[in-house]
Amino acid sequence: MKPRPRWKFTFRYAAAGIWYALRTQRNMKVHLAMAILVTAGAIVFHLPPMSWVLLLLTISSVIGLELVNTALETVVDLVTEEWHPLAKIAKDTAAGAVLIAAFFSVVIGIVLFYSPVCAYFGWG
Ligand SMILES: Nc1ncnc2c1ncn2[C@@H]1O[C@H](COP(=O)(O)OP(=O)(O)OP(=O)(O)O)[C@@H](O)[C@H]1O
Repeated sequence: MKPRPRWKFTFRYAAAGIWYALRTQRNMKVHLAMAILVTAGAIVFHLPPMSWVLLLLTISSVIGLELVNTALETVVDLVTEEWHPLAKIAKDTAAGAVLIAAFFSVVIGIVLFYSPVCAYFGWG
């Protein structure tokens, strides 16, 4: 049986996984750039506390799902590098999960930013 990692090392392993995904996954870079952009926007447009909560939940769900997608793709590649219909289903559904989260994060972003942006520019 493999020895259980010491508690303090679990953070190091998690950080290594996040760093791997950031280095290798183009979509992860896009998600991170968007997260930084909307966080800056939330500061500039003075989003209320509950909007901040929703924003952070949305960001963490998209980035979290991208990490799970990366893990799943890697496991599939570990199992087979041959074309296989089940490998396709596994990868496509994992990618679909990220797509759904990314799409609704855009919708949520529009809802959250609409009023603060209008108020900031004095529209309406
Ligand atoms: N072993 C396989 N068998 C069948 N289809 C596969 C296999 N590997 C990849 N595919 C198909 O190619 C697509 C892209 O797979 P790939 O591993 O290149 O992911 P990716 O381009 O890194 O995806 P993402 O943009 O989600 O990170 C999959 O969604 C799937 O449809």
